[in-house]
Amino acid sequence: PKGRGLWRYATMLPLRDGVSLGEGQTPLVKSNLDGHLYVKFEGANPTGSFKDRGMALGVTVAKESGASKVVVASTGNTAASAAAYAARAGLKCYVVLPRGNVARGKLMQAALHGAELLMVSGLFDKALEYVVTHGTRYAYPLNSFNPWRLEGQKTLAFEVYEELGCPDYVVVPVGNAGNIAAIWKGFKELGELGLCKKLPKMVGVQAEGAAPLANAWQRGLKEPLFIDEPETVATAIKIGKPINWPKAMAAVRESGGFFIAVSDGEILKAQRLLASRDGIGAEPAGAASVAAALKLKLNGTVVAVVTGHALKDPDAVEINAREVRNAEELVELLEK
Ligand SMILES: Cc1ncc(COP(=O)(O)O)c(/C=C/C(=O)C(=O)O)c1O
Repeated sequence: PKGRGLWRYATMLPLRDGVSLGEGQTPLVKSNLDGHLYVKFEGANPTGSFKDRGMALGVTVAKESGASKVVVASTGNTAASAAAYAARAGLKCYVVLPRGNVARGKLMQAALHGAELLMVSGLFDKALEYVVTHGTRYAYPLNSFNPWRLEGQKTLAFEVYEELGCPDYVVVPVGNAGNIAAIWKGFKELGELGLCKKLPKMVGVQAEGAAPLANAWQRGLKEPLFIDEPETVATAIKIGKPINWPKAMAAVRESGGFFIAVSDGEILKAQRLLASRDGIGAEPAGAASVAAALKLKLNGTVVAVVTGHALKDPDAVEINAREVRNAEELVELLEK
C-alpha cells in the first residue's frame, strides 16, 4: 500500500484520497503482562484516539458533499477528532457534549481546534438524540451511524494483519458500538480476499455500570438492555443506548466472539499495569480492553485495542508526589 495515513489503504476504501493528519500506522506492542497479549495503541493517532481513522474519511466526504458545517454528539474523542479534521478541511465544527461528563483533555482539544462547544445537561445519549433528531438538517452529521466513519475505522484490521496476520481474538472497548463492527468488517474483507484463513473472534468490553450489550449477551438476549443512567469512570464509554448495537451484535455473533463487562477497579488497575509495565498510557476506556484480556486469560494470540491516550483524562489518575526541600533530601530519597 502507498499514500499517507488512512489513504495507504485507498484500494480498500470508497475514496482514493482526502483529508489526512497522518492517522493510522499505530504501534502494535507485545505486552509484558501476558505472553499471548499484543496491544494496538490507538493513542498514537494525531488527536490521540482511533476516531481519527474514521474522521479522515468522514470529513473528506462532508467536504466533497459541499457541506460547510459538521455536527457531532460525543463523549469527547469524536469531538476532538472532528474538530481537528474539520479545521484541517476548513469546515465549521459543532460538537454537542454531555456537560460534566467529558474528560478535560478532550474538551481542551475541541476548543483549541476551534469547534463550537454546545453543552447539554444529561448524558451522551441525550446529546446524540438532539443531533440525530434535529441537527442533521443544518449541518453534516459525523456520528458513527455515518458509514464513512466506520469505513475508515476498519483499517485497524489491515494494520494488525500486516504485522501479525489474523489473531485469534481482538478485544475492543464498546460504547456506541461502531468500532467493534468496523474492525470486524476489516477482517472479513481480508477473509474475502483469501488473506485471512481463520478470522479472529471479536470480544466487546464494557464497563459494568454501562454495559447494555454485555448484560444482554450474558442473558442470551438478542437486543441490548438499554440503560438510562450509565455510570463508569471510563467516561468515553459511558453510553446507555449504543446506536450501532445491531452492527456490534452481528459482528460478535458472526465472529464467534462475545461481550464481557469489567469493573471500574479492573479498568483502573489495567490502566496502571499497562503504563508501568508496558510503557503505554491509556485513558480508562482504552485500558478496558486490557482489563478484559487479563481477566479472560484467552488462549491463542490476543490483540487488545487501546483506544485512547492517557493525556485525554488526567483527572482519572491519582498522582502521588514527595517534597524535596534540599539536595540532601534528594540524595536521601535516591539512595533508598
Ligand atoms: C477511548 C474510547 N474507547 C472506546 C470508545 C467506544 O467506541 P465505540 O464503541 O465505537 O463508540 C470510545 C468512543 C467514544 C465516543 O463514542 C465519542 O467520542 O463520542 C472512546 O473514545
